Amino acid sequence: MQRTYTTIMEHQQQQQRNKKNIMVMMMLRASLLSRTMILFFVLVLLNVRVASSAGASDTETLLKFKDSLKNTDGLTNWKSSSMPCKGATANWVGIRCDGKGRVWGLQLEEMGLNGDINVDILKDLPDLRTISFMKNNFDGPMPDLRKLIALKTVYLSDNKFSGAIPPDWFAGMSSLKKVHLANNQFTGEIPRSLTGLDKLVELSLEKNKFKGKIPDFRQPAGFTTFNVSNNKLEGEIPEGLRKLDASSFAGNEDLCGGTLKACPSKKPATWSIVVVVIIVIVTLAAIAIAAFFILRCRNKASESSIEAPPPSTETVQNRSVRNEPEQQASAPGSPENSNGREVSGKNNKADQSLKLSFVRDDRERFDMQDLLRASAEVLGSGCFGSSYKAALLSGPVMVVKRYKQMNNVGKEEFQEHMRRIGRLAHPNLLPLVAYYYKKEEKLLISDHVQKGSLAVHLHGHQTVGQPSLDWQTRLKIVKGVAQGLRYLYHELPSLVAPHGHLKSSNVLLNESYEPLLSDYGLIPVVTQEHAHTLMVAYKSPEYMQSKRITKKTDVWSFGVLILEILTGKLPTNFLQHGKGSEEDLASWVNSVPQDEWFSQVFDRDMGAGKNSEGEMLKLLNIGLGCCEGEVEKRWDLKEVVERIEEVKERDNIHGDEDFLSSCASEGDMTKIVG
Ligand SMILES: Nc1ncnc2c1ncn2[C@@H]1O[C@H](COP(=O)(O)OP(=O)(O)OP(=O)(O)O)[C@@H](O)[C@H]1O
Repeated sequence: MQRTYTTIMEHQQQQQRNKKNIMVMMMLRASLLSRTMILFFVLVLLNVRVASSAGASDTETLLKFKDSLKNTDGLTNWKSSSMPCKGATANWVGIRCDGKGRVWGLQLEEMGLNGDINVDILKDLPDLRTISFMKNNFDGPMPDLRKLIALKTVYLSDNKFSGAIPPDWFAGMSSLKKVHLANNQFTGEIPRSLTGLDKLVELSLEKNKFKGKIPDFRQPAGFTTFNVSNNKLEGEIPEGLRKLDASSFAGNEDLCGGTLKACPSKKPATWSIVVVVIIVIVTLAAIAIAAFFILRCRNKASESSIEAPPPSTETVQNRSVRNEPEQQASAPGSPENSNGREVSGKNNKADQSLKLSFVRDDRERFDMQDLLRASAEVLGSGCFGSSYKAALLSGPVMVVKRYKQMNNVGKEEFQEHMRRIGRLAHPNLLPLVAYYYKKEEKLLISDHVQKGSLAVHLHGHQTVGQPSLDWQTRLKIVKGVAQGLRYLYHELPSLVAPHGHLKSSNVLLNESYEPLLSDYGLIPVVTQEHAHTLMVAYKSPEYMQSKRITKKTDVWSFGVLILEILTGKLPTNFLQHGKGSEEDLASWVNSVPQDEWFSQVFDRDMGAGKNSEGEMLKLLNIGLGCCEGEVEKRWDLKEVVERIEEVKERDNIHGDEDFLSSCASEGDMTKIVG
């Protein structure tokens, strides 16, 4: 019995244990299930996060891109409150989306857009494969799309892009299938890097100003579209394109071969060789005579702008005391004449039709008649033409500068560009006040700046016995130029070289020696054929070597300017000695052993003391850094400005230790004046 009871007890206990086990098992299963569910939800949440953060980054990138554009009224639904894509469907106008909700295409056509196609922003759209900005108002040079290496199609036709496209602008873009740049104002040669794109099947370059020969295209699959009609191309159609229809090449007078007219025979007859030799001899003689006269004129011009600077207030006053006549200039905009007043009398009627266009509202208006009535004085002749100082009878003293080579764009575009320049306002920029448009020449009118140009102060003032600029003033000038450039880069982002013509005669000094930049932002309007002989940007190493102008071209000019300011030497003197580009001022500095820089390189007239040596060295090294010949290694403007800001103005506390004055003799003061 006892045993049975025990067994029943044991049985009950066993049953209880079993129950417990079942419960534990159930609890374990439940916890496993809930953990799986939690894991599932976490994964779902993570997925949602990943997807939305991808969308958010495209949103931010596109909004940033929108900010870099102008006239964006058509993009009103680009807002931070929505995402550009919902799956494959686009929420925003002009966006193409792939199935994963990412942006793969921008199709912003016929929206009146202009401003900057900022490739650095677009490269943050990793899935971007196609861009179209057709039929807008974009101007300036062709953007550098190489940072969007995966692009398959590029449509930029029907805009106002201009300038030469550097030969390597498409290098490495091996996915490109379609390139449409028609109906713009591109100049220069068709970029050779296009020939290396094996997948290219559509190339549309018609209605531009491309010149030179057509490169040798040999795309393996051939072209479905190839159009270079209505350009200025010349020479024989290359072999790979000879079978294409004549319409692909129409409107290029000097093209021949293929389906066009046959090219002239290459073997000239003996008599024609004789004729050519005679023509060459006659032409060379004519060039030699012309060069002789040009050199003479140049010497005279440089004498007037540098060696004999415009008279200071003092010299003008002296003259009037002695009753000597001031130099009178022909009235701008009218035929050359030695007396401005005479002109105004003769052309009175005609002049009334000469209208000045004012680009700012805050300026007192005057007209051409007022300019003609003013007594004018020639300030000097530059690369573009002459500049005149005109003191208006009503008080203001203006400067009128004539530009002869400014026909890169038509009238409307020119006016638009002038208005754009007129909107700029910065303490280190000489404001444009008004302009006058005529097809053959343009006049740009600005205020006269009291102390004239930095060039005159650096290289000319000793001739009239005026003191030279001291170190503090030179540093202040460099800092002011840096600020002016920074502003230009910010306000004119679509210009590849926002200044483009930075040199010491285009830095003017006001009464407190604050620098004002002049002649800026003109690259888009200067006639391209002449730009390389006229503007500083086109003399940069990158232009000399590969016909490129980049955002760092102004940095190079700034470097030359800094070296000019610190050495007091004329960069063109190095050019005149036949050493090549202006970069040679930097080569010269580098050629002097560093322990001789203070005796050989720095301008002794700066009169700085030992206290400033470190800072002067810092600035000299910044100048040398800006003159780095290889664009990729050269600093960008932002970096240069930051470095310049770090250079401190130190007072000459220890006058006795003045390293410059202690070793400077009178003979050492002789300046290099070219
Ligand atoms: N607004 C101004 N106020 C005072 N001086 C000026 C003004 N504009 C020009 N100058 C000075 O007049 C002279 C002639 O200037 P201009 O701009 O015609 O030629 P440039 O600067 O020597 O060459 P470029 O034509 O290449 O710019 C220069 O010494 C220049 O600094």
